[in-house]
Amino acid sequence: MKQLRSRSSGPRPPLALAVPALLAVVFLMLPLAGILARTSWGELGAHLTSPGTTQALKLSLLVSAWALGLSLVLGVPLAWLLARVDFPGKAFVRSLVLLPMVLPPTVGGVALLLAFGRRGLLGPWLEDTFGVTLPFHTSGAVLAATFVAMPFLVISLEGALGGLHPRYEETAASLGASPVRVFLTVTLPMVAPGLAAGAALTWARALGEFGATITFAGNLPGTTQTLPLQVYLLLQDSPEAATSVSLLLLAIAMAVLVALRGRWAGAPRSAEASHRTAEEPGPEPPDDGTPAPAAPPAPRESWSLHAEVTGFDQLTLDAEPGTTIAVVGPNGAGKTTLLRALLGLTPRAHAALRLGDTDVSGLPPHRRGVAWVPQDGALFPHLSALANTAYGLRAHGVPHAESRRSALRWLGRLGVGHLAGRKPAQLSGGQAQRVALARALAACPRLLLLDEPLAALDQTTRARVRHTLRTHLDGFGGVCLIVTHDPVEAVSLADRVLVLDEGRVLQDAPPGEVTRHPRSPWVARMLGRNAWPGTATTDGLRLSGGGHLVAAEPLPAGTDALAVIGPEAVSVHRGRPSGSPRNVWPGTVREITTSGSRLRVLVSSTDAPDLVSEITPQAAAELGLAEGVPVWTSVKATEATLVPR
Ligand SMILES: Nc1ncnc2c1ncn2[C@@H]1O[C@H](COP(=O)(O)OP(=O)(O)OP(=O)(O)O)[C@@H](O)[C@H]1O
Repeated sequence: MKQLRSRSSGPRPPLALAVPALLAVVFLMLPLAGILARTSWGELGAHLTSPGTTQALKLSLLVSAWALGLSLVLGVPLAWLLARVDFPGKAFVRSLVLLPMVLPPTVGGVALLLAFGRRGLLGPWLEDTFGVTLPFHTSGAVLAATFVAMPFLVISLEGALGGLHPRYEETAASLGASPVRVFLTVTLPMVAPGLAAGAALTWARALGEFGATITFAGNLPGTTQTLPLQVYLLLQDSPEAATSVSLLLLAIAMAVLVALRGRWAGAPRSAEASHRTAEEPGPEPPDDGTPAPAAPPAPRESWSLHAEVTGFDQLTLDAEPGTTIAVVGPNGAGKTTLLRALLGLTPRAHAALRLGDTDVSGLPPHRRGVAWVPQDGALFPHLSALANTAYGLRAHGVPHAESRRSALRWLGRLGVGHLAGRKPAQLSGGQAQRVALARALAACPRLLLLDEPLAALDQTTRARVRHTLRTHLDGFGGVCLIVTHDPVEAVSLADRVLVLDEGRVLQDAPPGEVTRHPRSPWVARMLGRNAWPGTATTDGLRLSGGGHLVAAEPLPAGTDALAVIGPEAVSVHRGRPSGSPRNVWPGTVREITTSGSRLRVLVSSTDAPDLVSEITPQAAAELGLAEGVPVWTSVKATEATLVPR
């Protein structure tokens, strides 16, 4: 009721639009009303069960079923090609697919005659080689129906494939599935609603086909006379019977459209999974990081990494087995491009890649042994957590039962064994991440790529999953690359932090080193530190934005450098401090935010760049700090570290 009220109380449509729209509805309704009004209901049964009509109905069902079958066999691969592959002449092929939809069907029939008729391009050859004569034969009616109906399948499926994010297919490939297996086990099930809609429309169109059939295949009772052709004949001899058969066709078409609207029209099911929230619908085990007691140890093999990347990203990366590298950098730095290059999935960068002793550079993605966990996990929504986890093993030829046992063990290790039977849509963000990780690890990769694995999770879940991740990465024998924007993630998970900017390596060092000596203002700020660029002087730094900083350990004068100041080293005062600090600036509090149990106070000044100070809430209260309050900031010379750039 509430919804009804709110709908009716919406803005009134302007008359200039409402009137023609109403006329359009009436225009579409009237012919249908005509059929309903003129149907002789008393004779309907007799008309529809007359021998001619039942024969035509059987033929129609046969022809439309064959047309649907042919459309599926030819149209599904064509739709996939149009949606997934860039090839020259694609626009032309797409127009070709659409052509039968806009071409007058009789013209289509003429065209078919000129191609497959007795004197057509292929007709004589078909007749000589296979003894097949298509015109005036049921197979001709099938051909005509396929010609006009297949576009509905191709267009509908191409649309569904376009709405399916390629990361599902790419993830399946990274788990070792060949392109055909990916198509059959991931692509097709995920676009099933679009495929079903396309198939239903195709079938309905084939059932109603008239013009091309009569032109190409003729109107032979029992051979090519389908229901629409029979309506045409009946119209001359028995208009009432024609109306009854028309009603039958109308009812079938309407039934298909009503069914489509309710069940199949709309986005592919993937959307469901990608909009998963961090809510916890099911119980969580108390300690996610604890391996299940019964789980046998993971197979321990080890693979080092050597990669030389060229293209947008230009870097060389070497890592010992078991190393976890956090890949950080500003937006557009090339982090995702690096991962995709290692997977062999982008033309924007190429990776010469050696994993252990094997050079995998020339191998397709599914044979590289590089597993990828995209940001949202990209669990296949039509498979249970268990089947998702077993996916890579099955792709590697492990028998069904064994792969499920192994998958169950991995889910147990990741603390989500009790959720094995659930579909991804029934998992929380944290649970899904763990299943995605279990799936990647179960495939025994030699290189593991995690793309912002914790980004979609709330703070509490994030801490728990980070702990789980740390535990399981410790047992992983390959190299793991984690793209992250989160400094805590970078510092707590990684053995090394790789800082990228514009596709180049800005810094590649252990987390402690990057924290102490960040090489760019971006990294320093990401790690929560103040970073001021400038040029070294004999006693400190001439700041790029104006002002001067005194540092206890200056660099050679003229060096392009970065001053790094921890926020805890910045003191805030209400009056000008008189003690030892060499660096003192007046300023105004611009923003106060919380950071754990402390407060971060952002102070802007005309004499120095913005400065963040971290103080206790008690100190802030004693100083009476609030936004807009004038203050003084000070930094000891010993607390300012100068880092060459
Ligand atoms: N398909 C593409 N075609 C053209 N340019 C692209 C394409 N994908 C990415 N780029 C560009 O390549 C550069 C690196 O992109 P990439 O996605 O690797 O950055 P990123 O570090 O992962 O960024 P973010 O943190 O925003 O995800 C950017 O300049 C981006 O605009």
